[in-house]
Amino acid sequence: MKVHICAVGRLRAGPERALIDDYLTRFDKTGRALGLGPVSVHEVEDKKGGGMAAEAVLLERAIPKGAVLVVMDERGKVIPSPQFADKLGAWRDEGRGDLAFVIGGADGVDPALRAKADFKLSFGAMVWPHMLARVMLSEQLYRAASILAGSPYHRV
Ligand SMILES: C[S@@+](CC[C@H](N)C(=O)[O-])C[C@H]1O[C@@H](n2cnc3c(N)ncnc32)[C@H](O)[C@@H]1O
Repeated sequence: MKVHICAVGRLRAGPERALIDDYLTRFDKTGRALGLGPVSVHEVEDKKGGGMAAEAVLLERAIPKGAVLVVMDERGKVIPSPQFADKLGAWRDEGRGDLAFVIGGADGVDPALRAKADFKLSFGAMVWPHMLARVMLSEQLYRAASILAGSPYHRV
């Protein structure tokens, strides 16, 4: 199952970018034997200041047809990492070819796009900057693959 991170904003070289690249490379390596990945990042930017609605149009273009859609949202569901791993495994086993995570910009994700989500995932009630949400999601993807692979990265 291919994994897509569809995110508003372009991330320049820097510590967040380095962390994301590292975790996603590790996810790809660990996920290969599990039928997970590769992961690709689709960055969208609306330069005309059209806000959430314009960003949603660009995000929808980046989401493959038929993909499981997970919207990252502080109002979504908080789940433990092993449960997140189980969800990845279950979506893979359903035979869905693509899994897309959406991360919004400063105003969040347009409600119409949010309403289409198969699942809304939260990292807690606090709002994080979008680039940190990207780092955290990348790490959780690697952690989930490690859990499914039975590797000792995740310890409770
Ligand atoms: C700066 S936040 C935007 C928050 C905005 N107040 C809103 O109404 O959604 C940018 C993006 O980061 C992600 N994000 C931020 N905090 C999050 C959290 N606690 N859990 C999940 N995703 C989060 C969401 O995708 C959000 O759209």
